[in-house]
Amino acid sequence: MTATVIDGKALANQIKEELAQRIQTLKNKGVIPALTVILVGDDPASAVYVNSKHNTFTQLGLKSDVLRFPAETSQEELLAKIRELNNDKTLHGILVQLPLPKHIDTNTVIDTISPEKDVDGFHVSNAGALMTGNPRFIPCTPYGVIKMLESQNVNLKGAEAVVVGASNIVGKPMALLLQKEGATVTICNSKTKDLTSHTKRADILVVATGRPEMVTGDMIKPGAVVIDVGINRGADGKLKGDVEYASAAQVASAITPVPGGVGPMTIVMLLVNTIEAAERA
Ligand SMILES: Nc1nc2c(c(=O)[nH]1)N[C@@H](CN(C=O)c1ccc(C(=O)N[C@@H](CCC(=O)O)C(=O)O)cc1)CN2
Repeated sequence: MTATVIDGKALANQIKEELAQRIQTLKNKGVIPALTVILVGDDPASAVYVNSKHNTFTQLGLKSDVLRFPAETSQEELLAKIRELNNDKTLHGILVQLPLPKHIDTNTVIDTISPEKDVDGFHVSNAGALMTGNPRFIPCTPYGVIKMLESQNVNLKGAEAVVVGASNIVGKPMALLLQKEGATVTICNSKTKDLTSHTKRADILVVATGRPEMVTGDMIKPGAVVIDVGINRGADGKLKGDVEYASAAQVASAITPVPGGVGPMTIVMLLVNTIEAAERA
């Protein structure tokens, strides 16, 4: 079997084109969707993602600001800036790029962002709204994955979905979204015993562990749809997913590549959430 490659870059471009009308309608009303991203420290990968967000927003004529803080910035300083941005009526979205330096408590920072401007969908009240089935903002990566599955007409009703990784930003919201669509969902974590016994059952397998190529073809059910959320840069500078692509592509019916899979969808869904925030404001 040769798997269909789910092209996240192409789908992201298609969604961008579809957003053009909504952006124009807002502009006609004098509203320019505006996002501020806060970047703390000098993690090179985070710098790449923040630049990519900024370029995507500005290319579409949206307002984007990046506030860069040194790694030693205090938590209180950061919270004060967020409170100031919460009160800025011209601003629709606030995003704090993760991970944050260790001396800063991520949950405290995220929960200081106004839930109405939390376009990442990470605020505890937005996480709760997703859990109770009435989401305000859906976290961008899992939202993008659902759009990729839709683009392939994958039937989620009654399907066995396995999510490997239980983070607040991907694994947990991913599981909720799959469950909402009628899938039977298993979440695996680093303590899961006999991981293969779970992954082998999956009609839809989502891997978000941050461990390069940990899922191999022999762990995958023939015909499964495989979504690789991992982005790991090797010593050779090349990007690798959490799935070993070559062996997985021989077993799966469809698979996302790295790069060019879930990553570009994360950015375009941020665009969707920010436009939605501007429409509601
Ligand atoms: N506040 C947030 N922090 C983080 C999030 C998030 O959604 N909100 N997700 C990730 C990083 N991330 C966005 O922030 C992100 C990661 C990767 C990509 C992407 O397009 N990747 C490209 C490859 C880029 C490269 O060369 O490195 C691809 O996969 O094709 C976009 C966004 C953690 N932090």
